[in-house]
Amino acid sequence: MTTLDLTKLPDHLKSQRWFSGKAWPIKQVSVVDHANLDATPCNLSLAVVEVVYELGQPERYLLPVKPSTDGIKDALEDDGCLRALFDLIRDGAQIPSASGRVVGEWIGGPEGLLGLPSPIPVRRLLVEQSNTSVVLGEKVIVKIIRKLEAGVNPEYEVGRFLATRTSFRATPVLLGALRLEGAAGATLALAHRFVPDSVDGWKYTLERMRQARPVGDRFLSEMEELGARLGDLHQAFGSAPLDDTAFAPEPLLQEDLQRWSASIVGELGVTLAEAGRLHADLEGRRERLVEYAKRLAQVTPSGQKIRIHGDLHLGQVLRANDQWLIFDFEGEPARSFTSRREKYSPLRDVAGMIRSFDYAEATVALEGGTPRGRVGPSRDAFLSGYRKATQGAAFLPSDDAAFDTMLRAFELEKLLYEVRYEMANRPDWVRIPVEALMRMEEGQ
Ligand SMILES: Nc1ncnc2c1ncn2[C@@H]1O[C@H](COP(=O)(O)OP(=O)(O)O)[C@@H](O)[C@H]1O
Ligand SMILES: O=P(O)(O)O[C@H]1O[C@H](CO)[C@@H](O[C@H]2O[C@H](CO)[C@@H](O)[C@H](O)[C@H]2O)[C@H](O)[C@H]1O
Repeated sequence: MTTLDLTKLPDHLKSQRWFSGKAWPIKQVSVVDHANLDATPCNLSLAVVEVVYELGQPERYLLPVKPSTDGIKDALEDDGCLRALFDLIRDGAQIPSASGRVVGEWIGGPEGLLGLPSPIPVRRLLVEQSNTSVVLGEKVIVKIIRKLEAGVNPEYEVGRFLATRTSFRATPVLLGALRLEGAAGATLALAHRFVPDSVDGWKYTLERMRQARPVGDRFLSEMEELGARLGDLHQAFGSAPLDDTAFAPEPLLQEDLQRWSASIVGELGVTLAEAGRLHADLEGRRERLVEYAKRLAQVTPSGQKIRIHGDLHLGQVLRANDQWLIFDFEGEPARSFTSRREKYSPLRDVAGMIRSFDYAEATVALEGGTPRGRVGPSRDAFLSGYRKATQGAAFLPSDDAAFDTMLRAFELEKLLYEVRYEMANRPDWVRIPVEALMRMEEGQ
């Protein structure tokens, strides 16, 4: 039995940055599964706790803990425990839990361990995140997932697919994972190759856009390269064999286009109802915006649905050694795993990245900088790189008009998501997607 003092759990959870239920009264917390790793130097226990709220859906969290005389001690504060957790992954360990088992999996081969000293130095990542990431020996980054979801974790599934079934390497390769099997099954941790001296694409682009001079050829060729890497990623997804049902491309059907179109029209209704109170002029544009969504249903279907990144923006790419790497394949956090694993039009990823260029320019303007018309050239360069890398690909629509109509509809979909995301998280930023919606209505 775990030694967790259940009476202390609600207060402990509420004091953790990664706990997303801080605002809601907790009715009950229980341990739904746990595994004790007594043999490890730190006496690590992995507990999965379920939080039932007075209102709303229950949530599950992973609590790596160690014995302590003064309450609950987070084991991830202890370097020895972090090393022990990594050992489970590296050794492919199998440890029984109360109602299943904890399974480590190493797919990085012996070369994935090259250069790791002993004991492995541990460095915690000082970034705002809803999980906990640590860098081991500057070679491996382990993300311990805090909020657990049942089902197949898309970041694990996609990382594994790319590493083992494709030659796509413009990504920090997945090295291994820790999973809990059984009734409370979930992915608990992921280990990727750490990319030293990298900067994320958002910071990188902002820095470029803050500079007073107009966009130069170098910047545009970097954007073209970014488009090409996304094209390569989609080619890798598109290469999945038929017997790999989770990844095999499927023909795009009229009913897919109709379903996506109807969903965007629905999202438009919900989003304008919420945002229209603050931005009254949006309401008058509804009909024109609905048109963009409806045109999607009228496209003659061609091309395929494939697995996609699903939440692509500049914060999901890294720049290192003059190369772009695409990472974080977990999809949009607000969607369920099932919906994130659906096959979709690859143009949804293209639209996500294009929206990010507008965000970067708008952010520079919010900081007091002068907008310098960089979105159009960046978008063109990115699209040109993408089109070259995907020339003749079976997953793309067969004609340019369909490509443009679909891309426009997915840009609208992303804009609506962004309006809702900003209202909930960064109200000062809502004007970025709202202003883009207004411009879209004006046909720009
Ligand atoms: N393989 C990697 N190499 C270098 N830095 C990384 C790597 N993976 C993630 N990071 C850094 O860690 C941050 C958080 O990683 P991420 O996977 O996005 O975590 P979360 O999903 O919890 O937000 C990223 O913004 C990036 O700066
Ligand atoms: O970081 P996540 O993958 O969880 O993505 C969420 O947060 C993003 C903000 O961090 C949000 O992205 C939006 O803002 C970005 C600038 O901060 C911009 O580059 C993106 O284009 C814009 O969509 C993302 O939508 C949300 O899912």
